[in-house]
Amino acid sequence: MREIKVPGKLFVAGEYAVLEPGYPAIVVAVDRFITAQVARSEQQTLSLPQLGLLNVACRFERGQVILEETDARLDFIKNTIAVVHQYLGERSIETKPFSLTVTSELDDADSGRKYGLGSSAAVVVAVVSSILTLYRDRLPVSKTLIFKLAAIAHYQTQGSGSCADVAASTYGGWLHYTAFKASWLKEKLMEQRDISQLVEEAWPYLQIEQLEAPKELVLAVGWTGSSAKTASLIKKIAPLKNQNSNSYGAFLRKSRDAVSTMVEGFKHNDMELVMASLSANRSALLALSRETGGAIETIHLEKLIEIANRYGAGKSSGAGGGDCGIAFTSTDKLERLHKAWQDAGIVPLDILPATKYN
Ligand SMILES: Nc1ncnc2c1ncn2[C@@H]1O[C@H](COP(=O)(O)OP(=O)(O)O)[C@@H](O)[C@H]1O
Ligand SMILES: C[C@@](O)(CCOP(=O)(O)OP(=O)(O)O)CC(=O)O
Repeated sequence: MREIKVPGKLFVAGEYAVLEPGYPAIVVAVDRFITAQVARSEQQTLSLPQLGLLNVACRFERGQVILEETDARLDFIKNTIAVVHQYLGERSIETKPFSLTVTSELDDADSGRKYGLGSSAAVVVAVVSSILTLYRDRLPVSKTLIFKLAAIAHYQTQGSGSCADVAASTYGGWLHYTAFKASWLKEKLMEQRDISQLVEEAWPYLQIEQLEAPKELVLAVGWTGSSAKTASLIKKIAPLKNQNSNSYGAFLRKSRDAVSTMVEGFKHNDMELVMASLSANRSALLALSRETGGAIETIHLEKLIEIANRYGAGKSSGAGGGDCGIAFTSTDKLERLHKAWQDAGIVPLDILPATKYN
């Protein structure tokens, strides 16, 4: 039996803008993990015990993965297995039957509610990585291969998304990420080209750079206690984008500038620049949020940020609308920040960047 642990993620900067080709984001992997256990087994089964799905029989028919359960929560895993097996088939590698168990520490342990730490992306990366371990003797496995197979499976299943979360779960640490052109991947997949060829190609715009955070930088994470639906938030933003409004263009530019400044701050260990850029990105997102009646920065997130700004700088993380907000602060201020969040009904989460794991 082999066990693979894959970290969840938090968006640090560049949300929404990263959905446009060429616009960067910063994401960080966090020390909450999805675990995949894979073993060779003649009885091919999938188990997601926390979701009440145990020993779901899995078989392959003419390149299709057939599961005995039709639960939608299995879709990401089913499509991921299909992508990896298609890739192996194209490489003339005979596939082996296996059983797979997936567990998660990305949601609230008591209520099971989601924090928004990128479950689906981490699950997809864990499934790709764990299946590929079965072929270690025949196949060199790079992070790029894992990322591209996982991105194909994730994008195909969700039909949208920047895959910044997939990158964070694959590479770990802090990442400066620019997404591939989604319409390009969509076309390639519709042409039904070889996946093995697709992963060898350069993907337009895709850039993944690992960053090192300033040593004194402390990332604090607060949970609003409510969950958000990313897809419906993206739909609320879509009209602004489709009208090609000046405000949307201004948002994109401000977001890009804030991310570039943050990258500079990271590279020069400049805390002031890093703090200022987080606030600049918050302002850009706040303006976008106001145009949609506060869809991104909810009242809870606003409170979280106002408090964070007293001890450093804060912003929403990811799509907003609930889930988590983040703060950049320093060790001496962390306890006071947590206390102030708690007093205001924000749950401080004990989460650290995941730079080293496995
Ligand atoms: N405890 C779990 N065990 C196995 N898979 C899980 C678990 N929690 C979530 N998943 C996977 O992640 C998907 C949900 O992801 P989603 O709610 O979209 O989170 P996110 O928006 O953070 O990616 C589920 O459909 C399932 O495939
Ligand atoms: C809007 C976005 O840029 C960020 C959404 O980030 P979230 O972290 O909120 O997403 P989930 O993992 O689905 O909860 C969309 C994207 O980049 O895919």
